[in-house]
Amino acid sequence: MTAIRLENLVKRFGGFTALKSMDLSIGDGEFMALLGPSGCGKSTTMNMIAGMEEPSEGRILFGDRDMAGVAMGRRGVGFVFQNYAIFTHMTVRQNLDYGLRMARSPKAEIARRTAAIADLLQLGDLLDRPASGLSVNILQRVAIGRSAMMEPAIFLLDEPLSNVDAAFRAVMRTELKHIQREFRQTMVYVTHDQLEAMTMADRIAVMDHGVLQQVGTPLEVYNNPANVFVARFIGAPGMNLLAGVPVEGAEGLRIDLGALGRSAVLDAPLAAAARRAKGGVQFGFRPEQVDLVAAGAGLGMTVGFVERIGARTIVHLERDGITAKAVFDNDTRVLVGDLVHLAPHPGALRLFDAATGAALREV
Ligand SMILES: Nc1ncnc2c1ncn2[C@@H]1O[C@H](COP(=O)(O)OP(=O)(O)OP(=O)(O)O)[C@@H](O)[C@H]1O
Repeated sequence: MTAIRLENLVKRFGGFTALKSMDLSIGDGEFMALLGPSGCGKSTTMNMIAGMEEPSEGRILFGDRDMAGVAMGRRGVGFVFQNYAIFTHMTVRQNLDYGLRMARSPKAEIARRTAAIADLLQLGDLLDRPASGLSVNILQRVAIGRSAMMEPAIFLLDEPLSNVDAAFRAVMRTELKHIQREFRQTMVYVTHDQLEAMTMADRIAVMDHGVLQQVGTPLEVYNNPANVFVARFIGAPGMNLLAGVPVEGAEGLRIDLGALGRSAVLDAPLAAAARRAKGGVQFGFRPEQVDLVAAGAGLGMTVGFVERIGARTIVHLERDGITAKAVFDNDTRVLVGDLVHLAPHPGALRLFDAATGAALREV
């Protein structure tokens, strides 16, 4: 069942169009992340779902009910913002049960939900503490708990973890996922952090410049990005994209990568798709999907910089102004200045039309 449907949604602020046209269906109980860089229109979309902004064009449906003219308070949504709004003169418990007390819910029900949420969010020991003395991390946890207490069918979260510290963010990612599983809520989660989207969401809507670029599961957007924007934005580091020209030869189609040499396109349908790209291609492969191979067998590049990031090493490579990255485990020994030869894993090669940026799909 569809919980939320956005149909041709457009938002203009004066002469500026923040959202150009958005179509998106979010399933009942689904965790959907709206992901994209700052200014891409994520919050604008979210604010329209919440009822804080009116669409300039298009419709928002909850189930089959059109939300046009339905006030925020009547939409049945819970909303948590980046900047928690906590009543500092109240205790944690009073903050959590505020909404239910205002709604005059039965005392036993309030106690039951408070205990459940405090348990899920590890607030049990803090229930009778005044909110005024608590850290930003805990306050944001209380803010999430306060919205979750209302058990809204639709839970909207706009960058709720961007002000909390890194270690706490990792804990909260797990807890938010727990809350959603527990209450089977439909969650829409705005973030510019692809790791948050990848780890929590059932599906991700990737946005750029007010345009939806792709909707898919985390693995779909990682493995098969619809265009070069998604290829670069998803993954840390993002996908390598090298300018190339398809060249026909006796061995089949190869991509000429200039100073790096030529690389065969072994997959016949992908080669057929590449032949249709008249203005050249972008040759794409993920930094973590490459092997070091013998000289002559791969793309020859020089190691410019070696970045150790704990269990893995990011190797920055360069040749004649062309740059790429490779991610290896720490046992792979490469030194700055080495000439290495890289080969993308079989099946890891992705090609994009250089003119449009769209993925060249196998047909
Ligand atoms: N009330 C407004 N009046 C004018 N322009 C606005 C208004 N609200 C948002 N915008 C503009 O619309 C664009 C999209 O903003 P939005 O807040 O939706 O982006 P975002 O993807 O959520 O980014 P961020 O993470 O920085 O908030 C931005 O260029 C922003 O400046």
